[in-house]
Amino acid sequence: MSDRAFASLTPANALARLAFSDVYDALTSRRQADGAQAALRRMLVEPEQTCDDEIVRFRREMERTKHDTDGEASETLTEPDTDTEKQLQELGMVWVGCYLLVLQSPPAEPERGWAAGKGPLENMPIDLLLCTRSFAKSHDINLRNPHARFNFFPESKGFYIIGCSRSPSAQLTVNGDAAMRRPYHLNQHSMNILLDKLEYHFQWEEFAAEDDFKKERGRYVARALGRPANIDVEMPTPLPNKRTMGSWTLGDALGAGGHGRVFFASDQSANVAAIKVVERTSQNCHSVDKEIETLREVTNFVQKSDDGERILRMAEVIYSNSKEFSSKTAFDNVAIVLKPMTPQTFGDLVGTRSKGGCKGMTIEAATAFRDALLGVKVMHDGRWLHRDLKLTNIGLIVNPLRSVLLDVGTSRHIQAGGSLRPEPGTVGTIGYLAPELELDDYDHSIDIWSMGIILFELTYNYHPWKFSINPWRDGKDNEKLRPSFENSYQNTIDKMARDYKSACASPARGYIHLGGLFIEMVRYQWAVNNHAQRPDIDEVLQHPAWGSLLPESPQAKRRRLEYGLEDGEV
Ligand SMILES: Nc1ncnc2c1ncn2[C@@H]1O[C@H](COP(=O)(O)OP(=O)(O)OP(=O)(O)O)[C@@H](O)[C@H]1O
Repeated sequence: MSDRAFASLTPANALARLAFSDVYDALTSRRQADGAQAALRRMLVEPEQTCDDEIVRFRREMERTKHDTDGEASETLTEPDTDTEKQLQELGMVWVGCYLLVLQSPPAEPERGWAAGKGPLENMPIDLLLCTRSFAKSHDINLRNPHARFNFFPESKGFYIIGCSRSPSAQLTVNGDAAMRRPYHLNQHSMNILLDKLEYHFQWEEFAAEDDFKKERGRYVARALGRPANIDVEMPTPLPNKRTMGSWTLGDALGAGGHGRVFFASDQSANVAAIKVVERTSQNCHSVDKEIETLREVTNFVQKSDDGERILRMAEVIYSNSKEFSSKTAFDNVAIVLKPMTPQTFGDLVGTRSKGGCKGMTIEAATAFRDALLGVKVMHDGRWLHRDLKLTNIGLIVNPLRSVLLDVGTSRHIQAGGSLRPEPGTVGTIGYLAPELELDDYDHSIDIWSMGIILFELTYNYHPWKFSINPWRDGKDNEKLRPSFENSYQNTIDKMARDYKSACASPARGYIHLGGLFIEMVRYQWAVNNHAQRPDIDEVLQHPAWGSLLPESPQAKRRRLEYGLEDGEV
């Protein structure tokens, strides 16, 4: 059973260890068929008793207090004679072990979770028996039956503990925080839990990092708690190396960019976020501050305009030193808390889930792509340019499907009909840069170009043209690449036109070819500086290539209903 345990609870202070040993003695002396035997099976105990020095000291202290209160002299116990010492050593012998949490051995009431507390009781099953009633009485421990419960959150499947007594004197703390009234998310590999005077180490076990655990947990949660309608994020198992920033505990890295690394993070209420950790030095503090300022402005804007939550928001900024950057400080780690955290990006969509080649892209990929375009529409309608759209900067939430524009810290706001001056090398990612971006004034149309490249990658699973430097930047080496770019560009357009034509003539079930749209999105004619002829975002969203994915216009719907046709019949 122990190798299937996903977590353990180990008595940490002398009183909890003594209580554990006492429970074990009490349970092993009962009849085999007793209901409390289930509690015994959740205890992993060493085969032989061990002498615990702290318990020797603890007992000695108890003896001393007893002698003091009985009015006897205590000096004899400060300098114990050998006989007393030997007796005390014997009193220090205890059963050593821990409690195990195993999904195959579910709690007596799965919908309520594993009960931990005082017992045993005939009518109240306690899954994790922490101390007997007589022990609690003799050591003045205010433990309830049950005192706390452990269970999974039905949506995120994170694991929590919650106090379950209404009594104000019942105490439960996790890592020093009170946890009596609200579920406390156990989001660190090892955490300290105090139930009145009894202290424990809660720890995630190796099995919890395995896929088998995640599958078992999924089945267990569905059976015990029902299937929630929406599951945005499944809580990952906490990592052994703990890193916290503010109230957040960091998990695995989600991605890395030129400016920092982005990590999964969760807090004690099981909220999740992506945290970008940036090293702020005297050299880069202006650009870091600018990114944070932009994130703040974009967040203010999207809070008013982005009902569909398709654009990343900044929830808070945590400075490890202080906001004011002192030149004396060598560096400062700044944590930018971003929401939502998206478990995947379009980078994960590319491949079997998107690629149909000449058939087009899968309907799933096209739906996600269209959703991302709706995010771009929100930005463009508010006169914001994203400026760094690429596969890894579009997050994906699968259930229900939603695309989220990430990395909005380099976005810029422009005036109506206005444009931005090029600043080569400061914004965007080579491969997604529109030809005008580093050469001439540019506007929203650069995002349409980047989305065109993404469209191509979702269809064919490779980039249409790859160069290590931007051919469309001033400079001899850059300019030398332009004929090669022109060549790849023309081949790509020809291929798209061919495939689009044949996909329209005989569409493949489950796929949609958006080649006609691509050709317009990446239109350019550098010679006459005519890049503005790309469609705007509304035209992109209404392009006929979308076919049945295009929302029905009110007129078309009226016409369809007049003729009594089914949804989708023309
Ligand atoms: N909210 C989020 N949820 C999930 N993943 C994220 C989130 N935010 C960022 N990421 C991942 O982390 C990567 C790097 O983040 P970000 O783009 O903000 O950093 P950057 O330093 O600006 O990167 P780049 O140099 O690529 O522009 C993203 O491309 C994305 O894959």
